[in-house]
Amino acid sequence: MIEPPSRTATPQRELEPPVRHPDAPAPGTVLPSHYENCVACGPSHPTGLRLVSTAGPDVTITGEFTVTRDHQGAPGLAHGGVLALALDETLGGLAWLLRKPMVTGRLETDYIRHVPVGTTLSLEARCLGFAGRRMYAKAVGRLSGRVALRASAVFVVVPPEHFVEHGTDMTAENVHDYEVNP
Ligand SMILES: CCCCCCCCCCCCCCCC(=O)SCCNC(=O)CCNC(=O)[C@H](O)C(C)(C)COP(=O)(O)OP(=O)(O)OC[C@H]1O[C@@H](n2cnc3c(N)ncnc32)[C@H](O)[C@@H]1OP(=O)(O)O
Repeated sequence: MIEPPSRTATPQRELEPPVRHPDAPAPGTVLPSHYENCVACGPSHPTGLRLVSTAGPDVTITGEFTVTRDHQGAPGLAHGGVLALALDETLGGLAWLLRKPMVTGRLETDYIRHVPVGTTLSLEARCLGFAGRRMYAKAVGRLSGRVALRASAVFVVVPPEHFVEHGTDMTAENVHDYEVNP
């Protein structure tokens, strides 16, 4: 089946430039976990990545996570799906700067170098812009400065009610906490 071009993570037309929200956390601010049980950033998740993200300048995010034995695919090496998770979370962190709830629609990942247990991956995500509800972004993961991963993604802006309707524990009242008290 041929995919519609609108699904690829390569923009098919000129994008509206991203605008950093006036209430976005200042560059250098360490972002809180958006959900304590999140497998990527949650401090309460027993085997999660504990990924820590920081607001960057413009519409950029940096992130770090240390690969442990809980994240292996082959012995001593990070699982590719776990690495995609780290990229997804860092890209998703752009929502803090845009102040728009969004979900991953598409994540295209290039695995360039293996990522051993015990190493710390440095991640960087950058918003390219918008086409309607679609947000296009790119991310890179580095090990000691050397590029190990690259990703291109499309996130789709959703109403906060998306999380009430489809998830658990979110109510019409508390879902808006993100907007007033991130
Ligand atoms: C106030 C804020 C503070 C925020 C502070 C919190 C910070 C928080 C940090 C979180 C960090 C977590 C980062 C992990 C983020 C996940 O992992 S999210 C979980 C994984 N993703 C999902 O579960 C999404 C599942 N998919 C869906 O729910 C639905 O398909 C979607 C994506 C909402 C779209 O459905 P829909 O709303 O009915 O929209 P639809 O009309 O189909 O599409 C709208 C547009 O998007 C495009 N589109 C739809 N799907 C796709 C796709 N897969 N690929 C490309 N384009 C697509 C369509 O082509 C359409 O484009 P236009 O024709 O309008 O130009």
